[in-house]
Amino acid sequence: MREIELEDPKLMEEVDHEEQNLLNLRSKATEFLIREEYEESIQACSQFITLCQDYIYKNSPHFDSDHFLKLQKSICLSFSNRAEARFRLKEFSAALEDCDEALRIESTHFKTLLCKGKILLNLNKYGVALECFNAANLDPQANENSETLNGYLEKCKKLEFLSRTGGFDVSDWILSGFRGKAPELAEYVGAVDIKKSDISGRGLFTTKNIDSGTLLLVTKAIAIDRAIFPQDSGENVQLFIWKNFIDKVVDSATKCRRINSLISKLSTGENEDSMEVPEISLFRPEAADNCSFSSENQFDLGEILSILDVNSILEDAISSKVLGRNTEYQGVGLWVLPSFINHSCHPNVRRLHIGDHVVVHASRDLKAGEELTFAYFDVLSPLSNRREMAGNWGFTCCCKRCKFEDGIYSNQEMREIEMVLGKGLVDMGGIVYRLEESMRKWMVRGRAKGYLRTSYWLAYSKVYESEKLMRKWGRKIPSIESVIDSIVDAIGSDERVVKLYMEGGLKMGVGGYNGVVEMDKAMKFGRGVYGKVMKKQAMKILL
Ligand SMILES: C[S@@+](CC[C@H](N)C(=O)[O-])C[C@H]1O[C@@H](n2cnc3c(N)ncnc32)[C@H](O)[C@@H]1O
Repeated sequence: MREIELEDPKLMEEVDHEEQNLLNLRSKATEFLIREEYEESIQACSQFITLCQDYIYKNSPHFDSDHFLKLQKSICLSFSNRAEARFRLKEFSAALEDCDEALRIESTHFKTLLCKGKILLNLNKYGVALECFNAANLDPQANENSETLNGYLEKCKKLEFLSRTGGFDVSDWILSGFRGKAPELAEYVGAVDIKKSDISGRGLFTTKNIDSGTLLLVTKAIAIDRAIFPQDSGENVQLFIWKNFIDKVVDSATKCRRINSLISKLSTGENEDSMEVPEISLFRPEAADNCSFSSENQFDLGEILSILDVNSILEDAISSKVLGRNTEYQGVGLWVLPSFINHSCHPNVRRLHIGDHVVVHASRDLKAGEELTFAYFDVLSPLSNRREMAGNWGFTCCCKRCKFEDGIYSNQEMREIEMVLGKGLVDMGGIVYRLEESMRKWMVRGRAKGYLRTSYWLAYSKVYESEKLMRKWGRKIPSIESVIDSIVDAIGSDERVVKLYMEGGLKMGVGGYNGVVEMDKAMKFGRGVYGKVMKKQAMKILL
């Protein structure tokens, strides 16, 4: 260490000069931050921290305690400013580390506590974020910043409550015609667990009996990209969105260890059955952040691409509903926990997209221990089509419905029905009649009837939608109500089925607004599509 005599005027001058340089550097860093030039601010802060620490190390024996504290405070402030700049650049892990460095120097540093709270809030860690804001509130500086701080405190309390209860309500937003911003949602993990699945790899399971519409998950997207494009813009648009989306995921995974670690739990589609079954607690908003940035979870671009290929979700997919967005929107996103949900052709959960959150709810009643399943593609279609679509996903579906229909297809009658349907422009009433007669002959009962009716949804819906066809076939085929009941029993609620129920009811006086019982049924179907999270009046608008 360099020996200096502070009393020596020449050396004093040198020290003053060095400190002046440090002060200039600190002001520059602050200026960059104010001008929102975050990269530059980070660079200047880093430079200041290194030089100042070095300066203290060299000269501290000759400082009085006030002088020493003053310099330490400056370092604390620089860590705090660097944390703020990193937070703005979404470098959450590095920003949190800076906050902790600053708090090690001054455990009640107001700006740092505020910044740390904001970062944790962004990472959906509402409880610990609230602790930071509460601690900041004890500082005298809280008075000058009461409006900002109270805003964060309120938001945090609300989100913490929502993440514990899942008790959000989007009714007012719906009733206002989706005006303004989407309501604020918090991450929520309901009665679910991750386990080994008989379908493939890992799956998500219920832990208790629940009824249709029950909320199971609310998850914020790791990344999402959407755009509105003209209808005929085709594949190029998708490629454009896909590329932006990949960049966003890579960016988030690089900048945040927690995100990196969570993504690394997802399937690449390879050796899924031997993949580790992660603890559900890892995905809870309050999960401890103990993921180290080891080489194991620093995956390469190829791996990210495979993960995205297997797990990305289109917002406007068939088993989802986008609330409050333009229907021309094309959006693709990654939501971690819902990525553990396998496909089935008789699915039991659906999604609602609200802002950047995906809300997963039961689309029919579920028993404890049942595996949750989405429809990855349109399951209101015949087996041959579904096989093709599953093939595009890279798997063969072996669900109960597929197995049952596979058996039935060996039947000559069935193949003839398919052939006639394939020719198009046929009398759909004739197809429905023939299918119903065949089912009677083969003694197809219970849910299996629903399976087949769902496969020939096209024919059934055409008949029930047409007054002309109903006049011709109405007496020879089952009522719209019994068909819809069996379809909902087979595949849960589906928007198109509910729509037919409402419209058919209005046209033919079945299941319409006339009777109390029918409206109750419509509401139950509606809850399967939109979840329970709204008032009756809002549900009526959606229906
Ligand atoms: C979003 S992941 C679902 C979770 C996955 N099972 C896991 O362990 O992470 C999608 C992948 O699961 C598998 N999968 C999903 N549904 C399936 C099904 N019905 N039959 C076979 N494989 C399925 C496929 O490999 C698909 O690419």
